[in-house]
Amino acid sequence: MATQLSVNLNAIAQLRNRRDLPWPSVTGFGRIALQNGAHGLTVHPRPDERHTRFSDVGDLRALIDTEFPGCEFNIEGNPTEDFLALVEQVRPEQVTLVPDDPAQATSDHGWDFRSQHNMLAPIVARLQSGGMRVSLFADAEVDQVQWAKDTGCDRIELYTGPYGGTYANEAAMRAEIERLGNTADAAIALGMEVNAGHDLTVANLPALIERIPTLAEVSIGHGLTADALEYGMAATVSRFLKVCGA
Ligand SMILES: CC(=O)[C@@H](O)[C@H](O)COP(=O)(O)O
Ligand SMILES: NCC(=O)COP(=O)(O)O
Repeated sequence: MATQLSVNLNAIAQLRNRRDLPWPSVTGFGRIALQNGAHGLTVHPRPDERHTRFSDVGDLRALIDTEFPGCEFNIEGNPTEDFLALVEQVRPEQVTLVPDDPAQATSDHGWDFRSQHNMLAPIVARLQSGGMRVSLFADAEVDQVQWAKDTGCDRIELYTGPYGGTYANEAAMRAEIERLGNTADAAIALGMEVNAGHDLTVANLPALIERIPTLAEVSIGHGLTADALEYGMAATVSRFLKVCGA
């Protein structure tokens, strides 16, 4: 089965926010992505609304519900009460919980499951009782996987930022792929599914999928948006889908 592609629209929103104008349209680019075969859309509405705004979240839910039933909405964020209230109102198909501090420039680490699994478990159960699949952002650390399982989550999302940063160093890339692959193997052996995301590109994705053929979903924004500036969103989504085996 092909790895599903969820297009992250944060970068489109960040470009839009440069001016008090409605273009580039977040829903417009989301529509192009879904029209061209993306399985879903991802956003990470951060507390400062630096890119995706809370209003975008409702607009994208309406887009999927009215024009693309069967496609999925994935909302990422730190499980503050405000975030949990937002996702319980919008009911995305998947919620990806990340341990981001509001001041972080971007997501740059996964959960410390060893020390946080007891805190996360009731939040996971609360979201699952609302019909949402729960994925937890995870570093490529095999010894954390059992603790991740103990949260009751459906999936982990492998943080692939360190892998994305090895684009100029073949040996480092191979080492990161093995770390990611070993972590994925451990998660799958415990009955969890595995997503991946952060700094993935059409260049580095093939080797990752070759090592983790059962990768359920990749969520990609920065690198995909960079390509879309050069090739257009429709052609770019098609290029990524081909790499995903669609
Ligand atoms: C969780 C993750 O790695 C990304 O999905 C995240 O959305 C990146 O956030 P920014 O787009 O704010 O860098
Ligand atoms: N979860 C990763 C994501 O949604 C997009 O990350 P990036 O491709 O913008 O680095």
